[in-house]
Amino acid sequence: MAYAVKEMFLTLQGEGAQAGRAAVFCRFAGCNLWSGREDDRADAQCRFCDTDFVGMDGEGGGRFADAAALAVAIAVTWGSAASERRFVVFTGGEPLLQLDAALVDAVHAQGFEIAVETNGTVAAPEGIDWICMSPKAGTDLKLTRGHELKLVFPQPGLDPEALVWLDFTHFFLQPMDGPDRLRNTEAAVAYCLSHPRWRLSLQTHKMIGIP
Ligand SMILES: C[S@@+](CC[C@H](N)C(=O)[O-])C[C@H]1O[C@@H](n2cnc3c(N)ncnc32)[C@H](O)[C@@H]1O
Ligand SMILES: Nc1nc2[nH]cc(C(=O)O)c2c(=O)[nH]1
Ligand code: SF4
Ligand SMILES: [Mg+2]
Repeated sequence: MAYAVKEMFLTLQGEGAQAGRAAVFCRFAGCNLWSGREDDRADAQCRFCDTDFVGMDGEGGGRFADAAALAVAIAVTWGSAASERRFVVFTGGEPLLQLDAALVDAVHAQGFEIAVETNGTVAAPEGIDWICMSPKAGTDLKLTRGHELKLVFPQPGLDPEALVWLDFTHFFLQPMDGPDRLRNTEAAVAYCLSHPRWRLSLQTHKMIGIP
């Protein structure tokens, strides 16, 4: 199968339990909860997205003919300086629309640990090493287990307590970025103080100006 990639770059994971860790970010094009067009945002199932995932025109983006070709490009993006702790984060858009068993195997064969950032509405192939699910209000979850659940907060219609039955190791609240980011951050702090199962996830890459 071919893969449509918006962009690919080496950076530090900015969010959640793996924050601060070097990773290749492979951002797939396309999402099932929003077209990515601003004209459609108000009617989309997910309306607060902070990401451009349309097309294949970003740094390191393009169409990759098969899993081996994309896995090699990920290894080249990681570079030769460090062979240890190779780590790739598949994101998007919605990565589980494209990430399949063939790509999981090809990227493992290049020596990478694999993480995914998903909205949870699409089933995952076997073998992903780290699943970060970020549920969206009003959607049906296909994933009920993983490593971290990272809820963008607050989301009208999605109470964090409705999610704590899910089988995840870590539970994070990430303040919704946008015009109300400061107020949302205060609300997330207050929620974590009164509900200690939940930890605060900040988008640290935005603070320090890295991708
Ligand atoms: C752009 S999404 C791509 C992966 C997947 N579609 C998802 O939603 O999890 C990557 C992460 O950014 C989060 N995110 C998107 N827009 C955000 C915003 N305005 N503020 C804070 N986090 C946001 C998502 O919830 C998700 O955890
Ligand atoms: N540095 C950095 N960390 C991230 N963690 C999740 C991201 C995403 O857009 O999926 C992201 C991102 O875009 N950049
Ligand atoms: S599900 Fe993820 S990629 Fe899709 S619109 Fe929402 S935040 Fe953006
Ligand atoms: Mg991002």
